[in-house]
Amino acid sequence: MMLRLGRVPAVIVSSADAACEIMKNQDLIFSNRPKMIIFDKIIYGSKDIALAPYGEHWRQVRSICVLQLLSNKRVQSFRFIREEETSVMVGKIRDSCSSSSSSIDLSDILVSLSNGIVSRVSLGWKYSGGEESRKLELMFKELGELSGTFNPGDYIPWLKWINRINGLDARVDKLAKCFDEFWEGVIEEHKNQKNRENKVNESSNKAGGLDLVDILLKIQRENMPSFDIGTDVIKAVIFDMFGAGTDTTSTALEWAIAELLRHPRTMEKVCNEVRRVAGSKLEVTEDDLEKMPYLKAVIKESLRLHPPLPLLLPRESTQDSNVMGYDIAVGTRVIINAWAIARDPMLWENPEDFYPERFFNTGIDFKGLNFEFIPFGSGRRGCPGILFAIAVNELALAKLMLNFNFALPSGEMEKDLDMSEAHGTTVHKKLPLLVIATPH
Ligand code: HEM
Repeated sequence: MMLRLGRVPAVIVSSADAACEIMKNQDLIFSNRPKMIIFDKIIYGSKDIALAPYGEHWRQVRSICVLQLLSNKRVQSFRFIREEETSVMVGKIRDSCSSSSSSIDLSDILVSLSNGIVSRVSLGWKYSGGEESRKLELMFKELGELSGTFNPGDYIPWLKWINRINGLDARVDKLAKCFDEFWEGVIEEHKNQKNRENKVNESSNKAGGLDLVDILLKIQRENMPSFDIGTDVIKAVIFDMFGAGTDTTSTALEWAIAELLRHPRTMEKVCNEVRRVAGSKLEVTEDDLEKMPYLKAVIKESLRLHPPLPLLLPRESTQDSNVMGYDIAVGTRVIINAWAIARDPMLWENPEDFYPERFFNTGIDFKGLNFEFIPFGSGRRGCPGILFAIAVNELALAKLMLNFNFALPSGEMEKDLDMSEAHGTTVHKKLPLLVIATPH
């Protein structure tokens, strides 16, 4: 579908074939990102990875993050952090079960889990549970709300003034300042080794090696001629790890558990699989996950119905092109509707049903090669955090299924569970997921 959003020509892509044309066959032409005023102010003029224009800066920062944080080898090396943090999550739920028989807010617990893991690997210690972590969570919450606000200046530049009148500019400036102070504090702590050692010992014990901030500071000190890494770049890249990595991961888990609550037979099947594999050990580790095909299919099926970024991230064409017979002018904004593609009845049988078994014997995966299923996007700008996110989600789901029986708060029927979606770039449940957890 072709549209004009103010002065910006736009194309909405809702078919797998067109997505393949854009993200594979003509990927280079469509690898730019449009400038978005709100994010641009908060992420230092888009000096991060996710919103950086296509080019040398983007290539450099993306490859540093992939190499140091998101490659298969690095993701494996963080295994002990995932195991510790998922155990903390289980402990937290057990404590709330024993202290009260009322429901718990599982959404909140999942946010803490993903924040805890991302902060330990990026910053070397955990921002979780304390005042600092609360502050960071609130800043990202405000950003989520702002990102769901229509900003006329993105589409009609001369209307930018409206944001001064309606208060949007003031909100964005205030938030940008809060984020900047926060990241400044993180960098200062890293420079001050003594402070840092205390903090690492307090809350992260074994994570004493170099974290992402250390690595970025080291690259800055080495002053590589090919890459000028200013402090703004360091802040923008850390921002991305939280902005792109935490909400998406916890949202994916939140939807998976909500679907399981609505489908008790599926919940029973996945619990049986996990408990059978755990056997007398009464524990699961990452080595066990390979023996859990049903759990993996549940995660896929949930990502199919509820991709956390249903419209991926917008792209922009850098030259005139033709896609499936349609002329697309340079500077066109391209929005890929991964949500609609994953529910296309021409591609999926009974697409609205939650049916994990559909992934058995198909080979369809989310790695960006099957364009009917692209929750992580595809091509050059595809998500570099797939391995990281899936490792967290599989282990967390397995531990939840092993340790608890979950039910809806009293009186609520499965079919009544509210599955409405909140506004924002990352689409989580509108209402928090409240559950009764009984230790198994
Ligand atoms: C379930 C969890 C996640 C989902 C569903 C998800 C989804 C996505 C999507 C759809 C994109 C845009 C892809 C495109 O334009 O083709 C993206 C980009 C990105 N993601 Fe993820 N993501 C997840 C987790 C993570 C994690 C854990 C990290 C890092 C810690 C991460 C880092 C990034 C970055 C840096 C980009 C920008 C890539 C670029 O523009 O070059 N993501 N993600």
